[in-house]
Amino acid sequence: MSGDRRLLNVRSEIGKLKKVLLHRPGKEIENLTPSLMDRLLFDDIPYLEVAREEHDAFADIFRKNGTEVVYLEDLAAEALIDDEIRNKFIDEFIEETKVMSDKKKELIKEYLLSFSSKKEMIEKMMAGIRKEEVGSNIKSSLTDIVESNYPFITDPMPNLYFTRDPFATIGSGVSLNHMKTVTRNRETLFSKYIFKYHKDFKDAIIPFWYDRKENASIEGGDQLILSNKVIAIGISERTESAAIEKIARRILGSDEGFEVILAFDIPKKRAFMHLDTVFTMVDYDKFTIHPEIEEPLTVYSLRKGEKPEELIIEKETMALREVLMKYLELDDVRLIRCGNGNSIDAAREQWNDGSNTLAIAPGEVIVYSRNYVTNRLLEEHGIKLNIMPSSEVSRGRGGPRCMSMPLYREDL
Ligand SMILES: NC(=[NH2+])NCCC[C@H](N)C(=O)O
Repeated sequence: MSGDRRLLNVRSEIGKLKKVLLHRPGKEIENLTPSLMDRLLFDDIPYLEVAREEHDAFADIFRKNGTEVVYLEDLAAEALIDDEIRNKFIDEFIEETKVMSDKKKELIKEYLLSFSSKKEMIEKMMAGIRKEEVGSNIKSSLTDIVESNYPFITDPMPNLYFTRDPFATIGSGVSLNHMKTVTRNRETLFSKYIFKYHKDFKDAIIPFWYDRKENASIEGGDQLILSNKVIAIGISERTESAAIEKIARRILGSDEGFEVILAFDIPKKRAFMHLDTVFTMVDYDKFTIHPEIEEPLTVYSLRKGEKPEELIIEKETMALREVLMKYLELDDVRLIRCGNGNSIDAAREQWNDGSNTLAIAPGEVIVYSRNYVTNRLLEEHGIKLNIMPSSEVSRGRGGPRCMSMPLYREDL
């Protein structure tokens, strides 16, 4: 597929989904403990066996609808095409853990190289390495002795099943994100190797809109492609305006055809973590929203100026509905309120990602079963629902959009 510019193609939130990237929850979930939850961004510990069943049901919905499903763990293993790349990958992985002592680094490397299957090695990296797995008696540095109660040599990465966030497909390019937290930034290493070395991508011309080593943070849950001209990005708990400015210069300066980037200033709090936790697109003119963002919002529009690299930035305070009508050039827009306007139902279903739907075609979405009030309302608005079980996967605070990264959508 050398030089194929259409290898990746996402120019909307709703175009028929042809290929999607998922990660099946793994042992990393079983390495969560109450004292780690806060730092690792979880509110509870999902029951892995059931979480996997729910996730498999999610994957089946895609397959039944003609969407090819690929898994992060498979692509990452396939990207390690030879010993040199595998070595490099392991070194970089270890470099990004907190391990200080050279002796320990050597032992971790030896341990990882002992896996004969690359996929098992990748899964171990994702799951985290418990102390007893590698030279538990090593006390070669002061930190080892001081931190001797800490149970892990390398931390688990329980958020990996939220494939939405570490990178985002935008047009035919990739925003390899710099995540706000250390724990999630480690996840982006897998994507880096996939796009650099996997046979499907390595010879393709893929524009990179952002890099994981840049200093301002931006996460995929904040990056929404409203149309082939308009991209919305949340200025949120996770995404900084400096990152939006950088990415805007690159995308608007390219030949991808995007004309405006709208930066939505949303509250910086956990329930609003990313723009897609309060707002997702379900059809050409229909959106699910958390009622709290209906009030006038501050929105910055970024357009390309005359000179190269120049940006024209305009600040507006407008109701969400008006913003959408104006920039998507629609006569009307329907905002479907999570919890149907009842403040208790809205807060509860919002917490369980009631507004985080994933469109697999215009007017057809995947939703969590537990958000039945919002789901009923979506149906009343003529939206076709694919309902997935959701008791365990929802405990990580992400819904169907967070758990998926589209690689290819048909153009509208
Ligand atoms: N796109 C999203 N809304 N992702 C949700 C990610 C949830 C995850 N626990 C985190 O805090 O990062």
